[in-house]
Amino acid sequence: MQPAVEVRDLRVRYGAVDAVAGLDLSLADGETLALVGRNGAGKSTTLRVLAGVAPADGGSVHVLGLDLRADPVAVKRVVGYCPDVGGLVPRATPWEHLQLAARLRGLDDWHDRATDLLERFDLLAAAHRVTAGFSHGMGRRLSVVLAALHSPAVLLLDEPFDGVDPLGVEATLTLVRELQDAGSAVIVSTHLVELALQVCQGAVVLRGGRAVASSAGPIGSEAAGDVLDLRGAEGAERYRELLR
Ligand SMILES: Nc1ncnc2c1ncn2[C@@H]1O[C@H](COP(=O)(O)OP(=O)(O)OP(=O)(O)O)[C@@H](O)[C@H]1O
Repeated sequence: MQPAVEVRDLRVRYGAVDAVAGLDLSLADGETLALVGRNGAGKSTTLRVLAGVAPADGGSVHVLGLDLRADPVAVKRVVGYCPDVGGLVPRATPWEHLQLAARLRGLDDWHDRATDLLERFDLLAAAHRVTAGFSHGMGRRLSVVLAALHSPAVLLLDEPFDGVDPLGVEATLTLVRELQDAGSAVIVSTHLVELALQVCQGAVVLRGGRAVASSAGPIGSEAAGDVLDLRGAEGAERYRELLR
């Protein structure tokens, strides 16, 4: 069976910096992978390329068998992407963001889904308030809602837990589990390894744009580096060692 996401020898360079330096990843339908690593390790760059919003300098990305380079629009249609920063229009309300997202994706029956997501992410009362006045956590929660509106086959979440309260974190974890059960592949970039491993079957540790290790688990272990158990207190210590 073809993987939902297949990344081979991905390379992205910014001037003298190798942001991504030969990364391999593979996820099947229904699998969730955590991308972890220090600041500047290449997590966001990898997700930006997979979402089709930043170009790669080398390697290949296939999403549901679609070649990102050959057919970026088709790939964007099947992907839901929550960027690490930005993406929200300050003068637009959540409902207007959802309207736009639905129109861009040609969704007809989206009102019930949008209302349900806003409710679950505690944004219903703010549905018609401009996002300029939103707290950081509210903005993060809305970005997750927007990424998930069309129940994408591939969901990419960049730092979805950053500054989000425990109820928002739980809503995100529940959403990821639901999409997994429905067969979506999910990649979560985060610094919160322990949290991510609650929903992820695997984790890949990036450093200098390369995979230096992956967690023991059904996925991720084809990436380069040692295979380690990153769970629990001992796992956390192993992870800290990798970052030093
Ligand atoms: N637009 C850009 N222009 C120049 N350099 C960039 C750009 N985007 C990323 N980089 C560089 O690429 C490297 C990887 O950055 P990236 O944002 O992917 O890391 P990250 O793992 O997501 O970090 P963080 O945990 O801080 O979000 C860093 O050295 C960063 O400075």
